[in-house]
Amino acid sequence: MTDTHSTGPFIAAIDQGTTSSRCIVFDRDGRIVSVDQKEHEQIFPKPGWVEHNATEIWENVQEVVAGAISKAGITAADVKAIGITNQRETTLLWDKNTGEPVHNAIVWQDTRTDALCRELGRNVGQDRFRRETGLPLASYFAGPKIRWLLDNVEGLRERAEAGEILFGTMDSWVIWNLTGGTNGGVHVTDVTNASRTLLMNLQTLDWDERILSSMEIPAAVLPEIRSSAEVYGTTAEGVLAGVPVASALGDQQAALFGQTCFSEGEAKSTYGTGTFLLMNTGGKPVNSYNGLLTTVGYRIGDQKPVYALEGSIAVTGSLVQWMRDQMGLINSAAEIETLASSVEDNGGAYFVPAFSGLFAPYWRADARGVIAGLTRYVTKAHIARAVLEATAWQTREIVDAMTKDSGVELTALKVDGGMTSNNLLMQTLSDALDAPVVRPMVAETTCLGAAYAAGLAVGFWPDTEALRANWRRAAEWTPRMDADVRDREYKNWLKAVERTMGWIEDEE
Ligand SMILES: Nc1ncnc2c1ncn2[C@@H]1O[C@H](COP(=O)(O)OP(=O)(O)O)[C@@H](O)[C@H]1O
Ligand SMILES: O=P(O)(O)OC[C@H](O)CO
Repeated sequence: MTDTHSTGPFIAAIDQGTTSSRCIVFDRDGRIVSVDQKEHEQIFPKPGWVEHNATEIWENVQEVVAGAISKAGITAADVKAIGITNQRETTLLWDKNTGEPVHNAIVWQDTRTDALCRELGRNVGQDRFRRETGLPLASYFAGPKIRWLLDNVEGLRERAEAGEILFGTMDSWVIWNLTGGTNGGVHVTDVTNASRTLLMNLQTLDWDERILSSMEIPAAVLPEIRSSAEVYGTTAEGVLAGVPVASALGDQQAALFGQTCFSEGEAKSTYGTGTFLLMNTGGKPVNSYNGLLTTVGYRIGDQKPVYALEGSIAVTGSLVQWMRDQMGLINSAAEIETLASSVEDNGGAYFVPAFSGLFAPYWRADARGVIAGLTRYVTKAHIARAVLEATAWQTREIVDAMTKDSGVELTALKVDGGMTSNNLLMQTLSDALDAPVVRPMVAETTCLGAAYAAGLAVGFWPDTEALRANWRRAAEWTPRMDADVRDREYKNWLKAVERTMGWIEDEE
């Protein structure tokens, strides 16, 4: 049902995420009018491999769009634009003539290209393309995944070189299908998604020919790189036929936008499957010397791009899922708070969830998870506490790196994502950071950011200042921990992190 105060017109946003696709309809005040969501299958063909069926995802996207529009009780005529946001780096190649994927999408968490990345960095190191792209050579990014597909799907390289194959992250896949697919679909991506491929030059905002040639990726497969807020095309069919498709942003950049972090030094952290802390660094890319990523924050139409520093943590909410699904220590994600609250502290245990290596600030593919400090005293409640603390200390490490790289001291952290409903975690986070943690009224900041960008593109909102007025605080946590306890705990955490390194030998 439409919110009784919302009379329209509206903006719709599609969030094609790692575990689900959702569509949210927003009104002019940035309030949620309706939501529809559907999960898709997680495919694990081998340890470390993670895939998605892109056809299933496109079907789900169409379903949730229809669902959200129907729940809002509106029609295409009420929707001024549609915005897209997506799980980043997840890589798909499909046949331009049939619209069929040539392989499952390879998901951002997939580590099959670890050896390839080592090979590409051999003699030069993992920072081989950092100056151009802002990224270390890691299996996380799209470029090595494209190369793996071209090398491993029979006949694919020849078809790609002949111009029959298209590459896209999920934004490109959704936009191409929305705008007609084999019947004139537009093959585009936005600068934020392109900045996660290891193939885009951060200065020119175009594909880097030298890197393409080093990675042996034919330019013919690549989409055109466009801004994050402009009309790419028109929805070809379905309930939103005729509605302009007017934004695309990687989900973490969309959350930065939805949290209205429009000024240099403003930062947000999103707590979902993984955690991603982004700080707006203004009109110039800031090089990281402390293990962060330099990335594009957003670009509105033909305005100058805004850059960001990012700290990416691979495992946070997924550790809570692991406690539930693999360990059976809790029945629901929310139960971790009850269990952890039943004890005063971690009982001396520290849990470093380096399940697929460590992302920022270490970028160590050879690390694996450890629980350090175990004694007979430790109970499952202490472990639950260590699980929550892992998210807090990992964030602290990112914030420290960010302060060193940017020179900006964090005064408060805006948070969002599924894990922020955990009060104990939010308090622990504030304690670990020694800074306030604030959560906005609209927790769906990812979709909101995509809606904002689409709305700006079609003049639904006049400018970013108008969007700032929509941001309202829902909750705030302030530090309560003594400084000496914080220092001791952080030191123990760092000691536990050291013990994860070097577990995987090169030949494995
Ligand atoms: N109360 C909670 N305490 C801790 N973790 C939680 C809680 N509720 C949800 N989560 C975790 O948050 C994640 C879901 O958040 P969400 O923002 O929907 O993630 P994503 O967008 O990555 O799918 C899951 O990994 C889940 O384990
Ligand atoms: O879909 P999410 O929320 O897990 O986000 C995934 C990130 O974009 C990966 O870089």
